[in-house]
Amino acid sequence: MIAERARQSGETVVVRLAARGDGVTADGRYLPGAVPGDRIVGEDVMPGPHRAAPVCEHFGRCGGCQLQHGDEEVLANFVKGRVVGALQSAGVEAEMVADPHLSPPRSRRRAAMRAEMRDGTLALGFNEESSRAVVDLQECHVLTPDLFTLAQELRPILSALMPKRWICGVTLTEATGGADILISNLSPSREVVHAFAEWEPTIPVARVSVEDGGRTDIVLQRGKPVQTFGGVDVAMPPATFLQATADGEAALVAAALDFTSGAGRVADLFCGLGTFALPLSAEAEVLAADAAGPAVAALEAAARRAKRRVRTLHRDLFRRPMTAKELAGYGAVVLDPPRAGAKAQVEALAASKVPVVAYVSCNPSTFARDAATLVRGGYALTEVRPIGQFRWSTHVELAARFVR
Ligand SMILES: C[S@@+](CC[C@H](N)C(=O)[O-])C[C@H]1O[C@@H](n2cnc3c(N)ncnc32)[C@H](O)[C@@H]1O
Repeated sequence: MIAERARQSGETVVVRLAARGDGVTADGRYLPGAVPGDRIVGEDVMPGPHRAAPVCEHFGRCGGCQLQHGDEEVLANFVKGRVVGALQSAGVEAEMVADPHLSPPRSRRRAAMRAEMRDGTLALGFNEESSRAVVDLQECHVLTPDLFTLAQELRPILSALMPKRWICGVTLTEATGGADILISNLSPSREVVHAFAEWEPTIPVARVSVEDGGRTDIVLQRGKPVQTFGGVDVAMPPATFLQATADGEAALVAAALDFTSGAGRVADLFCGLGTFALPLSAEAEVLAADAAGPAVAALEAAARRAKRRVRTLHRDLFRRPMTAKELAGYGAVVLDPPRAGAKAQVEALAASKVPVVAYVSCNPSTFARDAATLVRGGYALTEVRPIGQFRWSTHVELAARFVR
């Protein structure tokens, strides 16, 4: 619409956002900070009707959000446009691309932050947009209020425990039974154990672990962090993956269930804790595979306890993808790989006879590459649902259905 109006009026306007969030004009100029609808007059960018006032004082510096200066239409078009653009670049046509699902503000229930001590002063937050320096967050509009409060309440303890010049990773995850906290680059010294034993945060904390040199130790356990998938409780091992927002997870699970409905036997590849495997197992017999041993073990125990038909497989699917022969007899495959995509696994799928593939992706570019492989193997891309779990960021996710 914006591009068409601009063409008719002969004006230079910003018509879309590039993958990294820069405004792009119809004649291909990249303008940081501009949004679709802005007009270009000489060297100046004149704000247009799709501008929004950024809600956070850290916007522009904090790498957590790149798009607070655009309205809801800009955000939705960006999420959909990223998916459509990546598919076009890979030469793949989708029969249907749905309107995107966007997670609301203050809904992120899992966050990987960084804590940096600079000459005895702590900064806790996300990396700066343009450097690895940490922005010291005084407010945040993406984290749930509880998670933000918890981060603030960690400050005194981190300031006391971290050396004067030091960096730690701080991963916070909400869970039933209390939050799960993982601090990396901190050793499990007596001082650390004592400090957390005396810590009285206002938000319930189930567990604190520290990771140092590849080894993870629990330094505080007050409860069991549990996630529930498809009505089944799963005990979370430290540092396991969880979809960033509850509503984003619900949208992805709904897509996986719709796309594989009636499949009978389903393979859930890159299954994690069973986000898809457990809801799917209410109707189907599920094989769930992942390279993360503790996650696979937690899923297996939970499925056995709940008497769900889930068989687990601990396997590196990059090095040893499930072969076409192993996948014979499955009515559908759900796959949800990391950002690198699933090149080898998708090549095996392209050579298989599996009737339906439900592909959940956190990277439209590697998804589009893998989609081209599936299409070359005889699949049609019948539906794509873009999902913006990371509101105001350039990070885009999706669920897609391929049918043979
Ligand atoms: C995006 S997460 C998805 C997890 C799960 N489907 C969910 O929604 O919670 C990607 C998963 O891929 C797994 N993974 C990463 N590399 C892998 C590999 N080479 N082989 C198998 N699984 C791998 C991770 O352990 C992680 O559970």
